[in-house]
Amino acid sequence: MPRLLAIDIGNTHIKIGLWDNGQWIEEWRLATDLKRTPDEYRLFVRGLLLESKVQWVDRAIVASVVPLLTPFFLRVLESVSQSAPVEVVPPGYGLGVDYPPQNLGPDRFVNALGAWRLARQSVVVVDVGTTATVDAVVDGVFVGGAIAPGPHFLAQALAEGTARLPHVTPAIEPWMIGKNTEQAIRAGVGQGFAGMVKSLIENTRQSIGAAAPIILTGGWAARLQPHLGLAVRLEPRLTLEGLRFANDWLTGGEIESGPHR
Ligand SMILES: Nc1ncnc2c1ncn2[C@@H]1O[C@H](COP(=O)(O)OP(=O)(O)OP(=O)(O)O)[C@@H](O)[C@H]1O
Ligand SMILES: CC(C)(CO)[C@@H](O)C(=O)NCCC(=O)O
Ligand SMILES: [K+]
Repeated sequence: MPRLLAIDIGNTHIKIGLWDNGQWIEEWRLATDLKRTPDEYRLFVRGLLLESKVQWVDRAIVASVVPLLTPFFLRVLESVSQSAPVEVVPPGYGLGVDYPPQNLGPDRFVNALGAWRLARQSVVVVDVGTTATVDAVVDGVFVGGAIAPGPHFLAQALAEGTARLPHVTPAIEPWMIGKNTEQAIRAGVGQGFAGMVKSLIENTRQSIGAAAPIILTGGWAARLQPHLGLAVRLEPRLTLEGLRFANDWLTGGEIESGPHR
């Protein structure tokens, strides 16, 4: 059974998953740091593999939203993979794209692929990390969505754009009424973020079908879920799963797809 290394290069974290024997056997998270050199990333990747007593993989697949880092990883992967590493760039892979494909972030595309494969019906795909993306897949086609700031950007904007507001580490608190400046910012940023995402999801559902399932992923997903008041399916590994499906599609064409593509 082929051994796969899947890499999701995001704006804050690089998520790496090692798939072997029909399951994810390792998952790692590195900080995205543009100051690191290709040598450093090579040491990281080789070190991680060594840690799991693996010297090579059959295939390696990457989705990156940080173009500067992509070539570093492709080069590292060449040295540990039996076959040439693949960078997933939309369109293709059995998922239709009704959006300028050269603009579409590969993470959104791969998430949509994963969500379509899991849900097999029109679905709302939500990724809450550095940014929040709320996307719609209808009949196997990525039809578009929304890009909004994540909690850290909201907090940062308040601190940088005003004289009196401090930087506050964002959190989604259970209470609403802030009793001092810091609490008021926390309430505004945390509750505001939750409300924004909820509203984006509800509006997306109004456009594609009120019964569309919601799949939620990203660094904020678990903390956000209790505040949405919606039935959502939490899929922490959605991007890695989407990468795996993309690889399946390339190797065996196993993925069925919708009517258009
Ligand atoms: N365990 C955690 N504890 C606290 N904050 C976290 C944790 N994991 C992620 N975050 C927060 O989530 C955000 C990053 O999310 P994520 O890990 O999904 O990053 P990312 O995938 O690089 O983002 P993106 O894909 O949107 O570029 C940051 O705001 C970070 O502070
Ligand atoms: C929106 C982000 C930053 C989310 O990670 C990424 O998917 C991206 O850089 N996208 C490019 C723009 C677009 O998807 O239309
Ligand atoms: K992401």
